Amino acid sequence: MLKVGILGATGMVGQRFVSLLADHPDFEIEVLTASPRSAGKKYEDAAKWYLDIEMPESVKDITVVNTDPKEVEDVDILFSALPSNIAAKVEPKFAEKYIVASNASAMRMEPDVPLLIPEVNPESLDLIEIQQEKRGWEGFIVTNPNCSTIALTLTLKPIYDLFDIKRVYVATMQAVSGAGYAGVPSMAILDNIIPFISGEEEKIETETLKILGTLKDDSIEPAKFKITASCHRVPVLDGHTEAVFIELEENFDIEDIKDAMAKFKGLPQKLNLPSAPKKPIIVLDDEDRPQPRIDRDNENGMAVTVGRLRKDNTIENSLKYVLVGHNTIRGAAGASVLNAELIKETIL
Ligand SMILES: NC(=O)C1=CN([C@@H]2O[C@H](COP(=O)(O)OP(=O)(O)OC[C@H]3O[C@@H](n4cnc5c(N)ncnc54)[C@H](OP(=O)(O)O)[C@@H]3O)[C@@H](O)[C@H]2O)C=CC1
Ligand SMILES: N[C@@H](CC(=O)OP(=O)(O)O)C(=O)O
Repeated sequence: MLKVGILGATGMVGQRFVSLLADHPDFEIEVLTASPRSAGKKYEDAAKWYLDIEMPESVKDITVVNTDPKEVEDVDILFSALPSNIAAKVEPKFAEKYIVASNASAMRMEPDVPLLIPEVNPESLDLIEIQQEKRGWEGFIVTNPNCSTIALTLTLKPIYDLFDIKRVYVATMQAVSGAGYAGVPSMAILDNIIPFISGEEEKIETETLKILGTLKDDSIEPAKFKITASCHRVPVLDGHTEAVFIELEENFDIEDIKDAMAKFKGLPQKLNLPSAPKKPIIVLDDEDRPQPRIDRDNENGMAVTVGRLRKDNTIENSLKYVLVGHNTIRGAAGASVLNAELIKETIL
């Protein structure tokens, strides 16, 4: 068993980490950190529990500490669910000594930091040695992508393996949990759609190309296709939906793409990692699926569900589909846990 801590354990993503790690076969929760508002309290008193599954008994009596390397010791891996501005300051300090598996956006686009989806770009872990050498750290930081980016890129990978992509257009319909508990007021979102999520479009447009890029010397050369995103907040609790439009460089058979998506597997499936979904991409034929309420929990929230996959006969060499991914599991805490499982299996 490896000893782990959760940074920002009282927040929405922190609670997902707690629930995924409490009964994990390889990881044991030792440390929970939060802001000075929560430090010194028992976890059950510090965290206003948001999830619809019970708070695990094993964490209730753990005393929350400040998110400060001086207050953390004797752990192997730290999972970070900190706000990005705090993560930018403290994650590098923790990485001097510890492995940090971060869900925050602060370090994702640093050239020497892996932006990892284990099924898509496990080779990005080669950056760790470069990172440690350059920064003089004993530990290191590995990040998972933005929630919308993870779901999109998982579905692009089997297509990109077969064909040259020319352009991707994506319109997202994102759940309110992505903005945190107090992120969107109920008066703003009920009976409504908000057509703006700060920074989200830029993250999708840059992170996707880094993930599908190529490791050259000591950094990643981004993939070369064009990608443009439009992001929208919708009154759904969990589960981001995305309408994806892809133009390829050549003609294709839609059945080949469907087959490649449905059969897609990566290293986590080969290694049988504890959180790996058996099928990372589930392809449905029903004309009215996927739907967030029905499909977000597929494979314990770790699979992306694709439907309405069809050729787009209005534009040459084009296809379109709709996907649903669980934003706080596959898109956040579950993604970091899978990253750490891969690190344990291949590096430690
Ligand atoms: N990839 C993805 O899809 C998603 C990513 N995220 C990202 O995950 C991170 C966490 O989001 P979320 O859980 O919604 O945020 P919350 O606001 O719910 O939680 C933030 C956590 O950080 C702690 N914290 C806040 N301020 C400080 C501080 N000054 N010093 C130390 N700790 C602090 C809070 O502690 P306290 O309770 O004491 O205030 C809490 O534990 C963010 O970076 C967010 O962008 C979020 C959702 C989805
Ligand atoms: N912006 C995402 C959640 C999020 O916090 O993303 P990121 O991890 O890239 O900051 C959403 O609103 O649904």
